[in-house]
Amino acid sequence: MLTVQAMTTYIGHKQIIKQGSFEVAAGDIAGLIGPNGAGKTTIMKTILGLMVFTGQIQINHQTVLEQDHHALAKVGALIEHPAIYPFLTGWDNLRLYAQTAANIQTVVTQLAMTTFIRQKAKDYSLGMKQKLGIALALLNQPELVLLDEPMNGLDIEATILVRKIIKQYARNGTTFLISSHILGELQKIMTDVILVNEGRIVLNQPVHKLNQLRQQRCHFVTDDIPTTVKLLQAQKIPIKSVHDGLSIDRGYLFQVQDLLAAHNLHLLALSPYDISFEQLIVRLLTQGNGVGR
Ligand SMILES: Nc1ncnc2c1ncn2[C@@H]1O[C@H](COP(=O)(O)OP(=O)(O)OP(=O)(O)O)[C@@H](O)[C@H]1O
Repeated sequence: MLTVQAMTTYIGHKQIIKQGSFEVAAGDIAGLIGPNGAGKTTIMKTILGLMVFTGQIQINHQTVLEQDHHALAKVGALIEHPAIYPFLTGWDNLRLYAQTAANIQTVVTQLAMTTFIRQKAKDYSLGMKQKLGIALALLNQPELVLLDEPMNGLDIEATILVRKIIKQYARNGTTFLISSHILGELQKIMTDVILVNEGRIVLNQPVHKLNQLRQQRCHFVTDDIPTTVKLLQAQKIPIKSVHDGLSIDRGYLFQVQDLLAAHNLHLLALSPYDISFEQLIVRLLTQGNGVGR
């Protein structure tokens, strides 16, 4: 649905995004993850045709050009601070962009904004402004929605509601590209991960594939830990001590089992150990290894 090929984005002469390629299929929720300054906002702005770039961006097979934004007709976005007119009410802000009054009513109801939508936006709290920003992004049944830190300023109830709405739109075919620093939050909704670091796309993978990478280690206990440690160290097998036993990379499992048997050592317990999603992301960022889709 969204295809980005060799995107290079410039600010002045500086390359901010470097040859970035990724794709998001229709109805998928892609999490755009990366450290501060990695280039997440710049990627979103480039997709919206707001930056100077080379490469190709296609939305539903239509090409985004700096001078021609036809491809963006069915795209909604919330990037950085929502573009809200403070002296208009929330409703009138929505009315500026809505194709029909019914479309306004839909998002106002979905986002539970009825109680404050007729107030002037200048009197809104941070969370109310954020809700209005999300409402603007979801207005007019968009096919693609870009959300930069959508949960900023939202309380728990609103966060749960927005999460539910995003999933509901995605089930109906809307595609999402969402950045957030709160990995746990993204984990609850995203189907795909796009990892960006120093302006480069490090990884673009479905979450279920990444989860396979998390199952990398084994914990085990033997009837003689000190001898086991000496034996494995002599064989240069990297081991770590973990509470009552040892931990190895799963790739060494059969070798370790054979060694234990050959030296009359017995396994008392063996269990796979998944690193956390957060640990995996940090590892991928520090290794910097590109893993394609
Ligand atoms: N107007 C600008 N002039 C020069 N450099 C800029 C400008 N805007 C952004 N940059 C640089 O572009 C890089 C990417 O910034 P961007 O805002 O896209 O990162 P980000 O991943 O969204 O960061 P954060 O998580 O902190 O919001 C940063 O190194 C930043 O310094």
